[in-house]
Amino acid sequence: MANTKSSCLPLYEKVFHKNTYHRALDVIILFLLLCLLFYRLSTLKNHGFAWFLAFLCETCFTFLWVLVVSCRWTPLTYKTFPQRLQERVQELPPVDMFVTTADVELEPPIMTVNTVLSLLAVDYPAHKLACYVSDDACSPLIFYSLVEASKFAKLWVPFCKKYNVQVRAPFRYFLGESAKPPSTSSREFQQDWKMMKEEYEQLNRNIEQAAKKSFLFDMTGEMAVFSDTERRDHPAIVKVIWENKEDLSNGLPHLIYISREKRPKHPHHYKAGAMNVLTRVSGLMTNAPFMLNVDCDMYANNPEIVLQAMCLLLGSKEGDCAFVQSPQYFYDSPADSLAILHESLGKGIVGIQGPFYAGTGTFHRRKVIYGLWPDEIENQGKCINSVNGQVGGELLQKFGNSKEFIKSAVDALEGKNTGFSSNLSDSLKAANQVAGCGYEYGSSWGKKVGWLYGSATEDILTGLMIHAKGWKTSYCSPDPHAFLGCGPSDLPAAMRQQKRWAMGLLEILLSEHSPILATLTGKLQFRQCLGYLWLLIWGLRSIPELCYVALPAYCIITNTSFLPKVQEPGICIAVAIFVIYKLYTLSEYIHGGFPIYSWFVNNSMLRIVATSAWLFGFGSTVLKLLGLSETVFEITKKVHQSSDGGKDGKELLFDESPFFVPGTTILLVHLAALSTGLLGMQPQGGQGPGLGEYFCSVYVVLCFSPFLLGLFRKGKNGIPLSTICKSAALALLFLRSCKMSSMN
Ligand SMILES: O=c1ccn([C@@H]2O[C@H](COP(=O)(O)OP(=O)(O)O[C@H]3O[C@H](CO)[C@@H](O)[C@H](O)[C@H]3O)[C@@H](O)[C@H]2O)c(=O)[nH]1
Ligand SMILES: [Mn+2]
Repeated sequence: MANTKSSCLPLYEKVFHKNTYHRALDVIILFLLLCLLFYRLSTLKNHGFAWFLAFLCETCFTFLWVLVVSCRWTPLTYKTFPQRLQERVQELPPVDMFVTTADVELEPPIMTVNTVLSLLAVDYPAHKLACYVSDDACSPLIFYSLVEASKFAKLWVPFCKKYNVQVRAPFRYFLGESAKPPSTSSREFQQDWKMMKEEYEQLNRNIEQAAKKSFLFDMTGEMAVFSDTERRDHPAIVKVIWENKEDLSNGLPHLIYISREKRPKHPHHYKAGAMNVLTRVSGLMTNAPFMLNVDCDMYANNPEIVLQAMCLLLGSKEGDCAFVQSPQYFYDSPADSLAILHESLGKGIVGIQGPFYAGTGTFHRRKVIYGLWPDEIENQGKCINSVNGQVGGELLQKFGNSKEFIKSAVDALEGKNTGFSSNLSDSLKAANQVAGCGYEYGSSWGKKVGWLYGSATEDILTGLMIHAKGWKTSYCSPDPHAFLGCGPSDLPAAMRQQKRWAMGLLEILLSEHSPILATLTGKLQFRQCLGYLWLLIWGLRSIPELCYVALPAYCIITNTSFLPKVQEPGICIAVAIFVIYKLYTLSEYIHGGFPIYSWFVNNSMLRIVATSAWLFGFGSTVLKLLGLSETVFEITKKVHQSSDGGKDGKELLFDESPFFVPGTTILLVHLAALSTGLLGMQPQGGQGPGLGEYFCSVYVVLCFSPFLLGLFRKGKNGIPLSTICKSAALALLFLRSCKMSSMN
């Protein structure tokens, strides 16, 4: 373990943010919501079905708001002082860096290569770093790309360090402003710069050419292991691409390629399974006490990031910080809605028990991943002392059947820094064993140790179990951003991702790992539990969202009302909530320096996602509970941006997937309702809709305006005819049932 010298200067400071203004507004909105509920309840008998349904929906929204208020109450961030590390720490600890990739089509190899290059080039002693790439595609192309990348890295890493380059993913570095070296720079730099650019372009070409003839690889020599392999049927492949044999602090970190064994009948547990193999193989080879985990599209954007994270990990008591999470940002989509989410809810959660684990951009403590509890830190040795050189049955049951691995795990748990083994290849045999698909049988992997199985959002599940043990977690949000990733390539891909999340999250809520149980029987703090609830109920939220969106149309068609009339006092409450809430969110955008239109776009996007992707997520969860479907991790399609303007493929708005049926239906229903109302075709009797219902209906049409445009557009910006037909049928069904209900 790194020895911390006794110096009084702390490595980080907690910054508590004053938020009286936000708290006041949050409470005012909550108060108004409660007033509205009370008003509805007291006038329930004078009104019909719509009024009651509105009451139910608003109860849900009020509950959601309680969660939001609680999450945002005590925002916190951390300020780190990496320059003090040198004084405080004699020797920096090793860090193992994991990158996962799983599909050459959806995740272009050049993207993974850039992520790996950015990691190899971070500002940290190179002999303390090792980079492990897990390839779930078992692709010779990825392997080849990494081998080529390691050759390029020998030039790239020294170049970055010599000139203190800020962005160390070459595809971003050679983009935009850096497309030319600044004319003010030295001749030497200009020359080096040109050489690097040429070398990078050559690397790019090599990979592109290899991709074209990917299946024609010469399967001899290094590549021989890939002959006769299939994506879902192949033995484990572990290859040391580059080893920093001389332990040079200014050399190149180790680079290891892993493709875990896959067999058709064995479940492989998607990303969680890959993470566990990475953990075990790295345990055998380098066994660093800290592990950084990033997705293949997330490059290190701040070269100081490892030092930054070390401030938090080494500067706190061991028991105080299980992992350090940096917020997710993207380089290819506007930062607005994410930035605002991180700013309000994100920082709020940081101030409770610590940030959720977001699956990428995270520094883990190896011990914690091995299942250690915070109170075991003090007597780390005790729980494992019985071993004494012999492998106890308990450990076999926990960590599986590899003596070498168990030894490494015991070292890790006891905090022994065995250092890097002199020769990585010595552990290849054991590494192949722990990367086998049968290795985890009968062990605790995926249940109590490592990344947990059973949810498509393995990150939240794993983080939740860590918090449930009473661990705190820490947050690292340096400037410039720590990591930058790429968002879903288009709207259908975004919908698929949101559906997977909604489903994965809801699965957790309904499982034995539910945060409610973890608070009752474990050590999850109550407000942290509320934070998790806010997240896990995305799928459930779709139901009240959908009902509320349908209400104005229903009322106009059936000549009823769900809002107080203009002359009734209740209308003031409803209007006040709407106006205050909208201005509040708008002010957050203005404060963050974002344009007003992005506030509107994000607001309507949220309505669209909630009523479609989350709805499908909810449906899939129900199917899974009934045993009719299984968890699948559908990988998000990523588009590699190699040029500044190159947004190729980013604009696809609609496809034939069912995701667009709810939105189109909602739009058609509202258009029908507005026409019915304007033409005065409603049935006689009833209290009749007022201004409120018409206003809401127009508002819904505005929120779903991308669909309105999509109705009239052709090609990939238009809604496919089949979707329109299905939606029209559903809309007719809705109108028909409205008629029936108004006749009763
Ligand atoms: O069988 C699989 C499936 C996925 N992955 C990797 O998992 C990562 C995330 O997959 P992606 O398709 O990009 O999912 P996203 O929805 O973008 O991921 C977010 O959500 C996931 C689930 O909550 C988290 O695991 C991710 O870290 C988080 O970025 C990628 O590196 C994949 O290569 C694998 O290694 N094996
Ligand atoms: Mn991703």
